[in-house]
Amino acid sequence: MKVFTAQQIYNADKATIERQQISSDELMERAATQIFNWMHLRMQGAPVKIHLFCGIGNNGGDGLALARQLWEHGYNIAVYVVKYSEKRSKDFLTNLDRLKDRKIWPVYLDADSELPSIGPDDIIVDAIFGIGLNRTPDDWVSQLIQHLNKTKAFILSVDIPSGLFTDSVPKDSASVIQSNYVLSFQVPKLVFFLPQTGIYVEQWEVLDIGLDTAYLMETETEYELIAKNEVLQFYRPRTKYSHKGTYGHSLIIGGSYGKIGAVTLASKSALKAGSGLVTAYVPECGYQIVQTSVPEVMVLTNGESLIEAIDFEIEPTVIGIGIGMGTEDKTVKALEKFLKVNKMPLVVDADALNILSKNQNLLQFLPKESILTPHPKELERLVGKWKDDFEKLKKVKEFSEKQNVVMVIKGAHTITFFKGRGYINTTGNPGMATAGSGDTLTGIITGLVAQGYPSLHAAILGVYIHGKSADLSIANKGYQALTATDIIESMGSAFIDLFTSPEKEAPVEVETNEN
Ligand SMILES: NC(=O)C1=CN([C@@H]2O[C@H](COP(=O)(O)OP(=O)(O)OC[C@H]3O[C@@H](n4cnc5c(N)ncnc54)[C@H](OP(=O)(O)O)[C@@H]3O)[C@@H](O)[C@H]2O)[C@@H](O)CC1
Ligand SMILES: [K+]
Repeated sequence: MKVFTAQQIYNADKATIERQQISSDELMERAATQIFNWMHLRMQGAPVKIHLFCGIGNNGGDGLALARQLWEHGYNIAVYVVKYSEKRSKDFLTNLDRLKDRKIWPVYLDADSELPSIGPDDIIVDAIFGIGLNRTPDDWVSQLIQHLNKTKAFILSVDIPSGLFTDSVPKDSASVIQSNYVLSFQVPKLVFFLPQTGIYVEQWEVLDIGLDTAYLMETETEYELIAKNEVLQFYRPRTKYSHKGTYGHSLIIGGSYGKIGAVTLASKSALKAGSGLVTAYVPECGYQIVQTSVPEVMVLTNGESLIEAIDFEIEPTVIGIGIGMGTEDKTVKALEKFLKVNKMPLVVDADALNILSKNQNLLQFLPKESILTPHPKELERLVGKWKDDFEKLKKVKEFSEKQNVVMVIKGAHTITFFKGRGYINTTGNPGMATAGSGDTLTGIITGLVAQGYPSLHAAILGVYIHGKSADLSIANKGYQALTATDIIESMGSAFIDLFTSPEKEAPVEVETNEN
């Protein structure tokens, strides 16, 4: 699913009005009707008090049109107009008149108004600001927002939590609605998925308001949301007359004394992702460990307790490198020498990333379209500090384009970057913030490249399967007890799930963790 910018949404709005020959008021009515249907289906006429807080623009207009529909169906409503500006949008005014025609009199709120009282079991509809927010709300509006956040009432936001910008991080976190549920028109917004802004969105769902399909299909977006339908488009089925050679040979290089487990996890993951053959390249202290714990994996060794040289005679299809490898001088030199001669595609993680960060002259030796999988600290070492999530995205994008590599930015919503586009993952959960989770991902991606997936597809599918495996595991493990081994064990179910259960239209829960 594409993620549009606010400007693109306004353009879609315009294209829809022109091509479908409808008025903007009709489009607003469609939007309000979708929200009404959503609420009515769940509430079935329940006499719960619904407080609708409406701004003076089109987001507020949506709120007023919704209020009218709720009223017409006998719901118990209270309407407030938050007068944060002297301007009024045309469609807001039309809908205000329609309320007055029905003798529904909103309460007008300004800087001098008392804060309305709201019961713990009431519902708040948040239609104060939409995607038109372009500056921090005034103090009194911010106080109103804080007041609403403090109530125990369920907050349903129209389109986007009020106070949340579409393209920047809020300067004042107190002036953003902490939404329980966001009903977003047609497309989700990028800010739902970033650590600093996703925290305002507990759950979200997209409502189809029939925006012009041609515009939506033709318009290129910088970001795309990755769910089952997206990964199925490039999934490569196995063929009957294939053999293990068809599915490539993954070489996993890493490990040091006390950190052989990382290689074990990655090797096993590569195997479970479908790699035909897997070889682990570890220091001698890891020989028996890997051989015993994953009998399917072959082992090559170098050095006693750490890797001192990277030199082998096999011909792998792809190399996953860096996990548990350490950053001792001898290993740094080994990596440097190896990078200067290597031509194989690489999946670079952990200590290999740390070594690259300290020796940025080595970046030039990364084969093009290599995949880098940094966690936030490793990323910071690689691209430098950022002031907020948006600057982080910009830096990653520039880095990925300059080095011609695929960047996998791990987080609650892992984002994969390549050639100027970001692919936002939707699987995974906070249980994944556990030791070895990253090693597992490196193994999965390596195993997919081995099978012939292009780098970008291997990264996107790998991240999806990694998260899906964890999602399937938590049913009987819970968040706390989930381990990397559980993730690996559920990989089979995650692949099967691609084909057994159709993609749900259900809401996607947005969680925040950095693993
Ligand atoms: N295509 C779609 O998806 C459809 C979208 N629809 C709905 O329209 C919504 C967007 O509506 P919108 O453009 O009228 O903007 P909205 O957010 O209501 O703000 C109103 C105005 O407030 C102002 N302003 C900004 N910040 C401010 C501040 N801090 N303090 C004070 N004032 C501030 C600013 O005006 P300014 O003062 O800058 O001139 C702004 O224009 C969208 O979210 C969705 O709900 C549907 O109706 C149908 C189809
Ligand atoms: K809103």
